[in-house]
Amino acid sequence: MLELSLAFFLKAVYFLITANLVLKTLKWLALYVNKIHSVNKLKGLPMLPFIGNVHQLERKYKFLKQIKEYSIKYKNEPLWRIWLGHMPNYIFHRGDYAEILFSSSKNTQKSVQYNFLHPWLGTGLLTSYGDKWSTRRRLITPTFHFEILDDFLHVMNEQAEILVEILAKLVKEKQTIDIFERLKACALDVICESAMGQNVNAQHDQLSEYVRSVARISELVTNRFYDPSEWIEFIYLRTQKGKEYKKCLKALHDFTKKVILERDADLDDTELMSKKRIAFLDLLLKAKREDPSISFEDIREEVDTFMFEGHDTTAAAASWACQLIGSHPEVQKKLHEEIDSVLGQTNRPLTNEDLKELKYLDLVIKETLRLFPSVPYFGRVISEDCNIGGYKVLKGETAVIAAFMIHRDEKYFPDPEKFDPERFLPENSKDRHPYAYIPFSAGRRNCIGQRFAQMEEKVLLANILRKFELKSIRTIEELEPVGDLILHPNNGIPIELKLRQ
Ligand code: HEM
Repeated sequence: MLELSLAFFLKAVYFLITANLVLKTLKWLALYVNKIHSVNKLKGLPMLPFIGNVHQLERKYKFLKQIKEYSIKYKNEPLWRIWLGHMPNYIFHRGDYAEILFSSSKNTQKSVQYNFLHPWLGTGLLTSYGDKWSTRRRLITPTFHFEILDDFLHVMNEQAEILVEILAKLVKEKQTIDIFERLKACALDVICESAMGQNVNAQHDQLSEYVRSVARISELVTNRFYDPSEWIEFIYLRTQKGKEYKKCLKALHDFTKKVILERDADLDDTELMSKKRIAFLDLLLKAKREDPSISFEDIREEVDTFMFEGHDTTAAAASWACQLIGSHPEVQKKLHEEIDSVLGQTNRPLTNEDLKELKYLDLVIKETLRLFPSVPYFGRVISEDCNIGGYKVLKGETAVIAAFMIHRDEKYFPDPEKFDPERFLPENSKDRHPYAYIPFSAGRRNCIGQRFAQMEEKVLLANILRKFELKSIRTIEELEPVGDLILHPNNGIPIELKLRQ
């Protein structure tokens, strides 16, 4: 009798669990079918259930070309869509419609793709959201104050001087110069010194473990974006690449943690500190003294975030500028004239006043970031259902803001592929839609390092241009721009440099 009732009980439990699972699956399927019905009202590639468009998406530079091709095809649509497996991604390719996302105080959560950055950056300013993000943003904003940025001008000038020396040596030895490689190393030195007060000497020593790990981890994270076989952390970490990834992570975290602890100890030694240049890290450590709820791990996340966001972005922007300047002699002539008139025939470091005077260079930098925004697309989770140009956009799904395409809207930038710095003269840009040009994103989650980046780009480019004449060797098409974490050339940017007389 007892046996019979136990068997009955087990059967009942089994039945209930199965029924629950079946119900949940049916509910999920019903929601999925509804989602397909709603999302597929938008234009996009034909999709397969559960696979979406993954099988049709190109890789690397061909992916960017594909996005461009479809954005042009659907240029009259307010947005279009791609399915990544069962997840729809709404592609915002027009500034006037992206405004609806940016102007809301919500929509500040980053999309799932940013989760790949969590092991490295934790949930620092770039990747966090909600209360954590707003507290951090409030804490860090004062560190980018004008007066503090002035301190970093010295670092930028010093590193630019080293860069120019290295370039001059390479010119003398008649070596081909990959300007992207050189600028990446230089920007890494600038940000290491500014963020951590450390000189990693990347310009001279590209083989150091820290320098190699920064470069390699960016590549590994990017590969994971594209390859679904690398998406499951548990499996990935057991592969060869996963092990390499773990090794890089350890090298990076060990380095940052060591610097933080050393710097914190020095903070008590007023004499030692007064000899050191202030770094972003010191400001965070000081904030920690006032608010002990800030942990060393919190600070580590922010320092690593600066390291990540603060060097490849600027290096890519300055490199594309060199490519465009080197293929537009009329622009280069104007730049040389401006730089000669502001700086004369000197090698002196640039001052803030000089930077203000370099107005044409400013236009060139802006126009370069229009054509080659360092962050070509960024993702958000949609926080509530909304209506975009007559289409319902669903809460919880991903919005991809394609700055690369927004910047090519003919309505605001006629003949969009033409490199024309004068588009940014005040008289030519005064009536432009505020969201037609968003290289530093917009709204509450815009780039906190914007002024730092603009200053750095100007210092680096002005120093290169006062010494050299640039000639591009390849066309943009041949450079095969790749839209990964940042917009970079597939295989560097070879440039011919000639010492100016
Ligand atoms: C030309 C150079 C740069 C460009 C084009 C650029 C662009 C951007 C963009 C588009 C975003 C938004 C990204 C997103 O929503 O996913 C962003 C965020 C951010 N950037 Fe930059 N950036 C540059 C340089 C820098 C530098 C030099 C730093 C630091 C010194 C920096 C620090 C940050 C941080 C911390 C965020 C996250 C801000 C937040 O979410 O509150 N960036 N940047």
